[in-house]
Formats: sequence, C-alpha cells, structure tokens
Amino acid sequence: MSQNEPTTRQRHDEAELDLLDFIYAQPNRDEIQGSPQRVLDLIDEFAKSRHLIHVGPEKGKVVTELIAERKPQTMIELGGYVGYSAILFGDAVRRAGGKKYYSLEVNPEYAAISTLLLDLAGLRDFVQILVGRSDQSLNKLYTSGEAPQVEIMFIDHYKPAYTTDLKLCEQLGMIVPGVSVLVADNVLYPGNPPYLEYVRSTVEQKRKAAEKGPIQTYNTEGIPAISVRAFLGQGSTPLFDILGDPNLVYESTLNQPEGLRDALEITRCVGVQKA
Ligand SMILES: C[S@@+](CC[C@H](N)C(=O)[O-])C[C@H]1O[C@@H](n2cnc3c(N)ncnc32)[C@H](O)[C@@H]1O
Repeated sequence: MSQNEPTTRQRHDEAELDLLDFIYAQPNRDEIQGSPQRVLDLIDEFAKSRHLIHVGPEKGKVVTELIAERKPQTMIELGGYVGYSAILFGDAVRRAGGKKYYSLEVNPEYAAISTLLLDLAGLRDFVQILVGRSDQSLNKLYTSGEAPQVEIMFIDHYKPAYTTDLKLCEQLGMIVPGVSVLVADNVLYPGNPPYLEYVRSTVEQKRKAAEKGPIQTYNTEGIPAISVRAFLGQGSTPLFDILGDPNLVYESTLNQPEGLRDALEITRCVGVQKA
C-alpha cells in the first residue's frame, strides 16, 4: 500500500477523504499540530500523486504578499474546499494583525474536512466556515454586520458565479473605493472570460449593459462546459436579482506566476464615477 492510500476505509474514489486520512495518519501529529505551514506542505505533498483543486503555493504566494501589504481586518474567500487557501491566507491575515477569515463553502463534506485541517493548523477559531451557497452567505455576512465591507476577497468557486457574486457585493455596498481588492483564481485555466470582461470594462460600458435590467441567470459564455457543470450545476441560477453598481471604477491586472498556465486577476476598486 502506498503512503497516500486510505488506511481506515475501503473507499478509493475520493482524493479529499484520502487526504484527510493521509494527514491524520502522520506519525508526528504532535509536531504538525498548530503549524499551518506543515499542514500546507502535507497537502502539497499529497497533491503530487492525487488530483486536488487547491490554489497551490505559487499563486498562493501572490495572495499572501498582497495580504501583508494591505493588512486586512477581515478577508472573505468564495470556495473553501479542503481548507488549503483558508489555512494559507487565514494564517497570513492573522499574522498581519487581522481579526477574522470567512471561508464560504457549499459542500458540507469539504467543509468538514476543512474544519479538521484548520483545527490541526491551529486556525479553527480564526477561520469561520460558512456552509452554503456563496450568494446566500455573502448576503448574511453583510446583513449581520459581520463583514460590512470587502477588504480582500479571494474568488475561487463556481466559475459562472464570479461575476454575479461580485455584483451582489457591489449592490449591497460592500465594495468600497480605496479599500476593496478582489483576487480571482483560474481566470486563464479553466478560464473565465465573462469575469475578466466585467472587471476590465469601463463605467460607460457597464452602465450600458446595466440598462437591460437585473440579471437572473449566469453568463457562461466562454467558460468550459466542465466548469459550468461543476458544483452548482448547469441550469442553476443566482438566488438574488443581480444589479451590481456600474459606477464603481476598477483597476485590474493579470498576475501569472512564472511557469504556470493559469493566473490570478487582481482588481482594485479605485473610485466611483458620478453620472
Ligand atoms: C477550486 S475549489 C476551492 C479551492 C480553495 N480555494 C483552495 O485553494 O484550497 C472550489 C470550491 O468552491 C466550492 N463552491 C462551488 N460553488 C460554490 C458556491 N456557489 N458557494 C460556495 N462554495 C462553492 C466547491 O464546493 C469547491 O470546494
């Protein structure tokens, strides 16, 4: 039996549960307890032989540098998966003097794995996992007063929901000039043309598009079919009427770490253009 195979179950089909077995079977668990880096290293080691969909160290470094520069009090991620980004970025926010990291995850099984890995990393109290759809959780974070503003938001979930969830934050008033920075993963691979087009468009272009009225469906144009089918599934729709705020001005740049086919899109809200 190889080191990465399950030890306590007969299932062989789910890499995420095997990851949990692999990490909790480590003989030196006492040394790993409380060390975010050791947990991250084990996830990266496991991912050399099994397919995981975590952000990884190269793109992760870009985000931790941004966290060190901006020093957010809170950070939100859309798509928590097994907790890799929550451990990496939650630890960075805590070290930068922040108060809370919100990890939004629709799949309760992934959230359970993430909880156990965050516990091992010593971040269980700092990272709050919200289980449910991101649009519902974002609305809850805003209306409860827990996160009235987006400081840094890492977007890494259902590809067609990147744009609608950003627009939901805009219409709630969570996107604030000089404060809010959005970091979107997988914009080149698998790719997210509607999101890139939106954050790179001018206020005039956005106002024109907004004349058509609220959006009730996801724009999937140019997003690979496999991403459209994943997670929420084909035919799903946003829970809210999506209006956005076309008057917000963004500066948006692609950040592609050397040797990677994928990249992050980093978008800063820099102003509001009055009519
Ligand atoms: C690419 S993975 C996230 C990887 C994670 N950020 C990391 O780097 O470790 C995408 C995750 O988003 C979750 N997801 C997809 N659509 C979602 C939605 N609408 N709301 C919340 N979570 C969602 C999936 O269940 C999956 O766990």
